[in-house]
Order: sequence, then structure tokens, then C-alpha cells
Amino acid sequence: MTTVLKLGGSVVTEKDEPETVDRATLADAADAVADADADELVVIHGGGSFGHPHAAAHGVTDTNGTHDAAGVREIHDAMGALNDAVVEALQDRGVPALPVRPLSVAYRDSDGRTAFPGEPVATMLDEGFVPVTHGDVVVQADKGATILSGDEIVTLLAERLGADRVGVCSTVPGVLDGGEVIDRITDFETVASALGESEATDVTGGMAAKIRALLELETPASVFGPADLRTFLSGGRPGTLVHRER
Ligand SMILES: Nc1ncnc2c1ncn2[C@@H]1O[C@H](COP(=O)(O)OP(=O)(O)OP(=O)(O)O)[C@@H](O)[C@H]1O
Ligand SMILES: C=C(C)CCOP(=O)(O)O
Repeated sequence: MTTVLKLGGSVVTEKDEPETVDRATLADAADAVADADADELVVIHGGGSFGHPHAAAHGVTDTNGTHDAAGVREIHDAMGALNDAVVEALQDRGVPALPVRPLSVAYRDSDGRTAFPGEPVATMLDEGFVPVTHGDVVVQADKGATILSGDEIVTLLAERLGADRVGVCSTVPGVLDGGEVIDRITDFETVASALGESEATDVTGGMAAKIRALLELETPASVFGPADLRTFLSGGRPGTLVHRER
């Protein structure tokens, strides 16, 4: 059983404080992962107050690129610091977590199609490790470097690994419509008017972009809040289930 889990950047960081880890929430999430003792687990985390402010300062988004190497390094280093905190929190609890840094392995063609090799991650899983990767800045043909969101990595790796379960843990208890959690989303158009951007600095499009990405997947994906992480990891389906009708 392979599980792909995204911990939102807004969950593991204080989104309004630059480069600040939300230690309490990260500790709770790491405890939940350690207690779940999942068979094969890939963890992906977002940018929160680490990646997004640096990307915004350099005018880099998932479509706007930069050739400024110092800027690319700044974004990547900030994400490295957050990745370190996540890997450390997991290792401290006995989870055999290892970092996977997208800038070194992923790239985009000039049409924005992303290649993210699955072999390093698959081999880590085979060897009993828990790969921990993250949204990052990656090179793109004709554009220099652009932002690859953790949400897109969720879909790429879930497909590549044939994931059985996909979960996206954000700050909200699910996708909301008028304050109520939507049970199930099967197409974008029906919920488009309810979907907005993130309240915090976010160069990759908030909830709308997340749902678009998850609807591409064969595997149903759950969107839920931190309080439901244990439920998801123990086989439940909290929050909103996103699955395109085929
Ligand atoms: N209909 C909606 N339902 C729920 N959240 C919504 C909705 N529309 C907009 N949002 C916003 O989307 C945010 C979640 O997207 P965001 O990209 O910030 O999450 P994340 O993945 O946790 O963070 P990061 O992108 O840093 O990894 C919510 O906190 C909320 O502000
Ligand atoms: C801003 C950067 C570098 C990462 C974006 O990843 P996301 O928070 O998953 O959208």
C-alpha cells in the first residue's frame, strides 16, 4: 500500500511570519506519521512562509521564470531549511525520512510539462525509507527557472508510483463552499466559483490550483485539515474527496 501525503506549507509553517516553522503543528503531524507506521509513504511539503515570499520577491511563479541564479538559490535554500525541519521532526520520532530535492532532479520543457524521475523515490521506498520532497524552484526550457508546487509533485509521484492513497493536508478541514465542507468534487466547473487563492503569499494558486491538479489523478485524493491527519493515515476519508468522474 503506497500513500502519498502532502503537508501544506500553511500547515507546517507560520504563513504570516517569514521563514518560521510552526513547531507545534509539525510535531503533531510528525507524531501522527510515526504512529501510523505506514507501509510505503511519500511525504511532500509546500512552501509556506519559506518558499513563497522568496519566490514572490523574485517575481517567480509556476509560469514566470527567472535566470537569476542567486534568486533561484535563495528560494531553493529556503525550501531546504524547511525540508530539513520536516525530515528532522520525522527522524526524531523514528521515521526513516530522507530528503529529496526537486531542483536537482526535476525539470520542465518549454510547454511547462514537468519531468520528475520516480526511480530515486521508488528505490527509497523499496529500501524502507520515507522520501520527503517539497515544492521547489526547478529549471524550465526557455524560461530559466519556475516554481513547481508540491501539489503538482503529488500528482506526478502518485501516478508514477501507482499510489493507492493520496492525501493533502491543508489548514482548512476540506474544500469549503459557504463555510461548509464539500463532500466530493468530480469536476472543476461545478466548484470553480467557491475556489479561491490562498489568504497568505502564495505564488502557486491556492485551493483552485490544488483542485485542478488533483482532478488529473486516477487515484481519489482527500483534502483535509491537520485534525484529520490521523484519520486519513489510518485508512479514513476525512474532508473532501476529489476524483474526476471518468
Ligand atoms: N473554497 C475554498 N475552500 C478552502 N480553502 C480555500 C478555498 N478557497 C480558497 N482557499 C484558501 O486556500 C488555502 C489552501 O491553499 P494553500 O495553497 O494556502 O495551502 P497549502 O497547500 O496548505 O499551503 P502551501 O501552498 O504553502 O503548501 C486555504 O487556507 C484558504 O485560504
Ligand atoms: C514556493 C515554492 C518554492 C514552493 C511551492 O510549493 P507549494 O506551497 O506546494 O505550492
